[in-house]
Amino acid sequence: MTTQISVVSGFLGAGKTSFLKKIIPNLEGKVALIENEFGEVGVDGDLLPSGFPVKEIYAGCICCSVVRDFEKAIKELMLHYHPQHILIEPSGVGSLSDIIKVCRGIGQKEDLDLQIKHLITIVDIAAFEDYSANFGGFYSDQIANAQIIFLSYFNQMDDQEIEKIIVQISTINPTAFIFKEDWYAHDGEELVEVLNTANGLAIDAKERINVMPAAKVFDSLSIAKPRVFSEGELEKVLAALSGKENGCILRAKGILELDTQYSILFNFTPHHCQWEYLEEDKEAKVVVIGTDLNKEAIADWFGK
Ligand SMILES: Nc1nc2c(ncn2[C@@H]2O[C@H](COP(=O)(O)OP(=O)(O)OP(=O)(O)O)[C@@H](O)[C@H]2O)c(=O)[nH]1
Repeated sequence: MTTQISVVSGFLGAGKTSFLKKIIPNLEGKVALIENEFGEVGVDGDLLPSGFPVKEIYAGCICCSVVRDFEKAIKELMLHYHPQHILIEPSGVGSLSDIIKVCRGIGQKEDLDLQIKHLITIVDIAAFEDYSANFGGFYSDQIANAQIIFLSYFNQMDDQEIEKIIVQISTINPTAFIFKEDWYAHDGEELVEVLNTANGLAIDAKERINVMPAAKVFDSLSIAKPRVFSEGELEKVLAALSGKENGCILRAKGILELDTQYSILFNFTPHHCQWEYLEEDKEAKVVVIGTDLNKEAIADWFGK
């Protein structure tokens, strides 16, 4: 049996995990997932449905600094679990062109029966102008190498703005299928149907556009045991994340315990910030990614 590899890429906070949570229960056959976090702790793994193997790879990108761990994870899953699908969520600053090359390379090197099925990129359209101007290489690489592109925060933009961004995305990648609807409002079964209609699109790893390794541009810090927050303190710390005095925070996410004893999940990017109660208690932890971070000051916001 050939194992089908699907990669769900996208810049920091674009909606990769949300997309996976929708499609995974609707895939036929055995599924395994490889989760890659640029930071030293993983939050996404705790939020995914259970019942299938998840390999979490931290502290770097599977396309470069932790490529060996990535190869080992694919090999172990294929040899010991024999999944029909391996889904891969690269870190938000990973290079899709390099991931395609690594997947092909491991198939040949280890003589594994694998095939790339879907290369998906999720684009937060509310952040498109900002990220293409400031992180063009990383951003364009993910768009240029996708077969299928889904647009996040679709319902927050007007039709004209959406059309303008679609034109720009098509300039970067003229052959990708762009799903011009609010995928976030669709259920998983419908999204899997969309993926199936896009079967057979060309896979063509372009040369990596950005030459800088992510570790030279982006910084991260992880807080393993953050303090307990009141709701007011939580609102304050989330507001502080968008300030620029301690560097540029591009992504922060975490699980925190409130003084009401409930666990919450927060998600921050410079364009969106929200928090929600979790149905069950989870281990509190925080990860922050950005550029020129004053790690001590940021750790103090969350520390004891
Ligand atoms: N309203 C709305 N929220 C979205 C959309 N896409 C993502 N989100 C929210 O954005 C936040 C981040 O989404 P994730 O799925 O964690 O993003 P990610 O790409 O996995 O994030 P990283 O792995 O940290 O880079 C979550 O709170 C999502 O619910 C969208 O299209 N509409």
